[in-house]
Amino acid sequence: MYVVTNPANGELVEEVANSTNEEVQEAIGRVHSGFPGWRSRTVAERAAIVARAADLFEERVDEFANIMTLEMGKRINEGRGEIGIVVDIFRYYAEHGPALLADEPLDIKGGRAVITKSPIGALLGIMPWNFPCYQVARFVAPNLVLGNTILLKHASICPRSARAIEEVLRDAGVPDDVYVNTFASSRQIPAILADPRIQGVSLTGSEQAGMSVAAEAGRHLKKTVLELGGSDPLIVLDTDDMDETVNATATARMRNCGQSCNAPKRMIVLADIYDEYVDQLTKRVAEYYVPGDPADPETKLPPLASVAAADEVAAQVAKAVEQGATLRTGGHRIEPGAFLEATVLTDVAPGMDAYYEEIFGPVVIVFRAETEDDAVRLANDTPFGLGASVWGTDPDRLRRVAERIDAGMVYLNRAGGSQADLPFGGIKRSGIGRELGPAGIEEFMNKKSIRL
Ligand SMILES: O=CCCCC(=O)O
Repeated sequence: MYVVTNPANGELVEEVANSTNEEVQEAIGRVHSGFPGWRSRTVAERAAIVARAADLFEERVDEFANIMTLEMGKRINEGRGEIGIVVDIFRYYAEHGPALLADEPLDIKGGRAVITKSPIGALLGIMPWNFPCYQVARFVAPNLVLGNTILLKHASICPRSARAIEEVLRDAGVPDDVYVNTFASSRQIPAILADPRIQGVSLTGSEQAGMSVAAEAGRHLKKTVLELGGSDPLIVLDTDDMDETVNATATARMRNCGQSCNAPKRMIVLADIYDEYVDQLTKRVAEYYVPGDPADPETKLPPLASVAAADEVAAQVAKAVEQGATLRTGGHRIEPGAFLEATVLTDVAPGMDAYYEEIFGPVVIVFRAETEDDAVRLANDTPFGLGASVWGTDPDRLRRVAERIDAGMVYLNRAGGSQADLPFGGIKRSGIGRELGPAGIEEFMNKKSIRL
């Protein structure tokens, strides 16, 4: 069942039945049979349709923002911001797709060759609830321009986003056998991956979901892109404006109610400014992040996406405290709805669960580092490797530290924030492959060598 429950008040809004096995088979058949026609269109034709989709997302920004607020509690202004990046992504691939797909001549020993860039066929996308439109956009826009067709399974709490996205694509001119939404259940995924008509899968989601999809895809030798969890470090080396550093780093953590894979989840602060940072951060988090209705543009702290998500994060905080962490502020569930107080934890140490796991909610953990080397050691002491950021006043020092961090993305004096033209992805348990930028169109591409 796909179910919309308003996380701000617990009200059941809509239930949508899962697709039957026959409906799933029919959907696979459609994206398979749509491939030859779609790939045979010119890149310019496909790019023009993708550009129209960008315009339609832009026109329907309020509709999408309202849907996301209702389905997963996103603050209304953050929903509008999310559609802004969706528009950028569709425009980026519409504009740059033709150049990114141009043949690449190659001088080789004894002659010449050319690398051509073709699509590989029908793909499955499995997308999460935290950014219901952006996550779909970064998979769909490049692959439509490339010429692949798409079967999309969205999160079970986002059926309205799923339908609205399909409608925009249809209205933009994407044929109805080129992009198909399915309300498949997780139990139906193995059969989809086993189907020879499906050539690859892109999943954004939990480590657990990534492992099962990768195992299943591997069994059938299907190409996989995985964007999984993260526990991004944010290192503060020094600052000439503590107020600004505290506000900017807290904002980065609290964005989307802390439910971003690439949010800075571990603040690592050098010893000489640690106490001041923790005091000011605790004050900021306690005073500024007041819970409220996500539909109200003035609200600072919305609910989490579901009661289950809020209970899980509250339990992680409680466990951390039980294992010896210090709770500086927050930590309590607020009902009705899926609210959790904005929380600051310190004194989290190796051996505690909170030291290793991802906390997907409004919880900041602050670590004290004795030296720059110690900060890098702490930053890298994680099973994840998605993003990271380094903050300070000396550009050479920032760059030097950035080079030593094991992550797919490092930002200097800013944290996270996807942009259409910058590749996004992680290493270690954060995933496999890249999305966005030039790299994002290459994952499901046949780079064919033609020896001339
Ligand atoms: O959960 C990961 C999505 C990242 C969104 C962003 O960087 O804007």
